[in-house]
Amino acid sequence: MLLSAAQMQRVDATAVEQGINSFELMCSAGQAVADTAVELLQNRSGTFLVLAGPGNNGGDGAIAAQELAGRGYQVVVVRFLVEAEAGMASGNEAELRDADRAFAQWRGVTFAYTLQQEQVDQQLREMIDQSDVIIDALFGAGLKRPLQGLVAQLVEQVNMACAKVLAVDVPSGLNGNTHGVDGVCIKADTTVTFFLHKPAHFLYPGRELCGRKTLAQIGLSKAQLNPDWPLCVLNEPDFFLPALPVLGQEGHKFDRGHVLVRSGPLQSTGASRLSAQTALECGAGLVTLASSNEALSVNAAHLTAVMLKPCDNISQWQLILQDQRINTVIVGPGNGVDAATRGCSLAALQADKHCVLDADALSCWTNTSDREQLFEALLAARYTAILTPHTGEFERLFGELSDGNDQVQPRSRLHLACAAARLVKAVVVFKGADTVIAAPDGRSAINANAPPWLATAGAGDVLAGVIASLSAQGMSAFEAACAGVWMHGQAAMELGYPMSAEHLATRLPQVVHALSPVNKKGFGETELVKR
Ligand SMILES: NC(=O)C1=CN([C@@H]2O[C@H](COP(=O)(O)OP(=O)(O)OC[C@H]3O[C@@H](n4cnc5c(N)ncnc54)[C@H](OP(=O)(O)O)[C@@H]3O)[C@@H](O)[C@H]2O)[C@@H](O)CC1
Ligand SMILES: Nc1ncnc2c1ncn2[C@@H]1O[C@H](COP(=O)(O)OP(=O)(O)O)[C@@H](O)[C@H]1O
Ligand SMILES: [K+]
Repeated sequence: MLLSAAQMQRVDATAVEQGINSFELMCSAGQAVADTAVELLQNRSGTFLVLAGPGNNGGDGAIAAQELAGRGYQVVVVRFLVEAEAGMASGNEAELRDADRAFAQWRGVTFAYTLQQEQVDQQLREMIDQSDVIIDALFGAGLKRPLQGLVAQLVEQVNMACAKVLAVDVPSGLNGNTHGVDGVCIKADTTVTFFLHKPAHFLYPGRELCGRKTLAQIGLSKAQLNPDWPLCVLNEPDFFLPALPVLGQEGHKFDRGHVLVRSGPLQSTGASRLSAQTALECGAGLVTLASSNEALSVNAAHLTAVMLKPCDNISQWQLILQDQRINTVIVGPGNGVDAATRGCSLAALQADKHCVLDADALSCWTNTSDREQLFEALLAARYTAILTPHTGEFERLFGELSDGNDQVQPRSRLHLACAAARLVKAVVVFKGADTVIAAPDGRSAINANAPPWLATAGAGDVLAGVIASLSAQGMSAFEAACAGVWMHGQAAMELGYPMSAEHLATRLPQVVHALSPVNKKGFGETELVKR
């Protein structure tokens, strides 16, 4: 599960209400930071520079400093305070804030700066240049506004330094609620975070700014989670494995679904064939490609197990949809941005089938009244449809979207996908390097296994095929989408760079094979019990 920065602060507060000592949490966090910092030195000697901000993120840094000094390392600490607080780090320990308490325990020298100071001075520059590992404990979950003045300059200096950079919780500048960076941000080699990862660690630009990610347990548990929070997960097999198709010993091909794919016209048939072929190879019992008569022979020349049906107009499409055995439909790949694609999309949604709308079936709703027609059909559909837009398609379809949460601005791909899914009551697969899958009930998943070479012509058509295949075989829309997106990324990883969509389509069955529980069941073996 992933938590926003605000949720994480709520977890912290709940833990305290339940009697957990917040300073002990900070001590555990600081120790985890120290452990990771030592790993970054890779058994060499060296100097650590701790840049500590005014809040608890800085407190984690102070604990880490003490821990590292206790292990014999050379540590330099620089603390940045808001002017009014400067010099507060003394007094009765019991009355001090956790961060001040952490500093009260730090036995080394602290160089103090106020955040109001205009510029990075020579002393600070030299400390940065002379350190081997810089611990960025400036801002974590409490970052509220863009970095400015001294800290903004400081971040730029750190990013240019030769030292390895370890970010505490999040790289300073990355906002754990909006998941974005407004201005500058630390670029870390490693980020150590606590209890659970945050969406900002896996969405761009955070995924890159975090570097390697490590997770430390500091004494928090699921007891501190609010069960009403909508589930947001990192998309991994553990999440969707239990929902993968199961085959009965006496199963019929129709038990594994029949996928109908709408072909494009004569000059653009390849995309829909990629979808159809993938759907079949990923386990659907049958796949039919509905093709115009004009394109029939081209399609026939390329297909063997995929069946073909002539379809020249909307009434023929509706007739095909009447076949009760067809349970899943793909509209869009190579279909054309036109009224026919609009009509076929609406007919599919109205036909009580599982629907995957991709590509042109997302781009063809050019004016507001068209879009309203689509949204109405999605809301009225018997089964939750799956929409698979990339950024351009998403913007065309949901351009003026508001998620009603003006507190979180600007909104990330995660917020947008969730808002879109809620709006049209469909599963939205918002494709990109950090694909987000969102369900209308508020659940969401962020995918992080896709390599950049997956961005190749036709990869989206293959994705529509695998998702439709899993959907046809009985997986729910959200789980089919999550599994399909992960398998798609995994197949691309296994193939390596370079790769074409055709390769991807032929590799996907191996990924399905490796994950599927059916291959571990031992069908066909006869168990002989000898007495
Ligand atoms: N959650 C947990 O379970 C645990 C959390 N732990 C740790 O606590 C961290 C969260 O601590 P936190 O809440 O004190 O916030 P933090 O990030 O230190 O910043 C707050 C300070 O920054 C200031 N400030 C903000 N933006 C600014 C800007 N742009 N420019 C300048 N100033 C800015 C802000 O000032 P203000 O805006 O309020 O005036 C305030 O003074 C979390 O990331 C983790 O490391 C662990 O100890 C263990 C358990
Ligand atoms: N930088 C990237 N890293 C990983 N995956 C990417 C990246 N860019 C795009 N993708 C993935 O590549 C696929 C491209 O699909 P799409 O945009 O529909 O292309 P096409 O229309 O050519 O099939 C999507 O699954 C998307 O998530
Ligand atoms: K930080």
